[in-house]
Amino acid sequence: MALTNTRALLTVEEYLAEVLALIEPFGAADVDELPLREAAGRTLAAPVVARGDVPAFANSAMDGFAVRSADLAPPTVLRIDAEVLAGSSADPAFGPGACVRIMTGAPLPTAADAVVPVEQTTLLPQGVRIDAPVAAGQHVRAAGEDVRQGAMVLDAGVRLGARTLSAAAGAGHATVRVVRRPRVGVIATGDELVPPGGDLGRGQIFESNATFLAAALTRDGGEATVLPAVRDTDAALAGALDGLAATCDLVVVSGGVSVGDADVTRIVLERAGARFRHVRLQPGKPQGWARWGGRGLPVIALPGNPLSAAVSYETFVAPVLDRFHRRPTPAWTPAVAAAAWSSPAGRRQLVPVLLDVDASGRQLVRPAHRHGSASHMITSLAAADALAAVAEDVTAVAVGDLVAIRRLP
Ligand SMILES: Nc1nc2c(c(=O)[nH]1)N[C@H]1C(S)=C(S)[C@@H](COP(=O)(O)OP(=O)(O)OC[C@H]3O[C@@H](n4cnc5c(N)ncnc54)[C@H](O)[C@@H]3O)O[C@H]1N2
Ligand code: MOO
Repeated sequence: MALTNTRALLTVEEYLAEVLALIEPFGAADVDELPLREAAGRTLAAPVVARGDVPAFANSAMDGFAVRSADLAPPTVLRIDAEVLAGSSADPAFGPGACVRIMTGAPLPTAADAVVPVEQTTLLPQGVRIDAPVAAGQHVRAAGEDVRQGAMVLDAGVRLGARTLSAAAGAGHATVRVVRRPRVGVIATGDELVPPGGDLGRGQIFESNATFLAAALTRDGGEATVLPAVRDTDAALAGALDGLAATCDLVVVSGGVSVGDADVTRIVLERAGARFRHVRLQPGKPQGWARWGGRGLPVIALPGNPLSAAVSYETFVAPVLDRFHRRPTPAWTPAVAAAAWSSPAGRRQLVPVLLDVDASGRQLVRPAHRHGSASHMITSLAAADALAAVAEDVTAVAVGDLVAIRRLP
């Protein structure tokens, strides 16, 4: 077969629009109801609303004494009529000249309207002396002051983690309704690939893209099925795709997308009507997508170079996972270059960078590896905190220039 070098040149946004159009967001049937402890990393399919007021009842913010503020003009000595601990359902009545000993989190007696911390009192044989002025409502946590019954605590599309799951628990829920995980097949292609842990012969390389893709897909709420790396033959790749077609929502292939004679991914998928593109992105220029088989299984093909595959995943596949889950893709934020580096003309460069903060709180970035965004580097991303984007028309980043960054999860 002759080398081909004509393919459409697209911007990052144009190509992203093409791959996003490959899938439909999941609907009402694609929902799992999970116990909170199994839901970390998943995306909410429906809003979580408070089952009741939070806090459910007015309670004390301090260990001390529940009082009626109107009765008090320090120094005042009050009789201690009762004690209420956290968890108590008691509501002791008390009148003028009396108070109730109370602990943090205990329900405020109906007769009280303020709490005096124990540090602002002195215990005497006949009761407790209030040593500081008392304002109505002080140290009282009002019912519903965090959130009212029926109010939304978490919106659909939220990615669940420690903060959000504890809010769901606090709002009275044992389970949450989450979007099911898209089933994603992973196929690495290449005759030169050796499973990690094996021994390399001349010309061979350890397979690492499938490990990246499986972990990133899991991180992003996918359920990865990783096939053993396939050899560079039409039959091997076609057979692998056929094997995944019945069960997967998406397949991600790495390698063989460029313009070489042996780029089997391109050759096999083109027969299935694939679109192979050059994207104004570095690393990650050659890209392709297709629909495979009778069910039209979406396939996204990434370049094989490890940094290219990883950057391509973050740029094109992670947003597809976000679309399945109906959740927003994280935004880019500004940062200031703390080092100078070069960038290719006409391509948006995505550089693995280290983050730092200067004395005035500005976010600083510098490349994580001396080879910057060179596509064969497997350690640069491992060391990085974020990706920095350098605009297509910029060829040199100078110290002090603004770049856009997105933190790596
Ligand atoms: N004549 C041209 N050659 C190339 C072009 C071009 O425009 N014209 N583009 C270059 C760019 S940019 C990239 S990126 C690569 C993409 O190539 P492929 O997607 O076809 O990838 P391979 O050739 O299969 O592999 C590239 C490189 O990555 C290693 N690799 C592949 N798979 C894995 C894996 N699973 N784990 C670890 N490493 C992997 C492979 O051994 C190669 O070294 O094309 C350029 N060429
Ligand atoms: O575009 Mo390639 O992905 O630079 O190595």
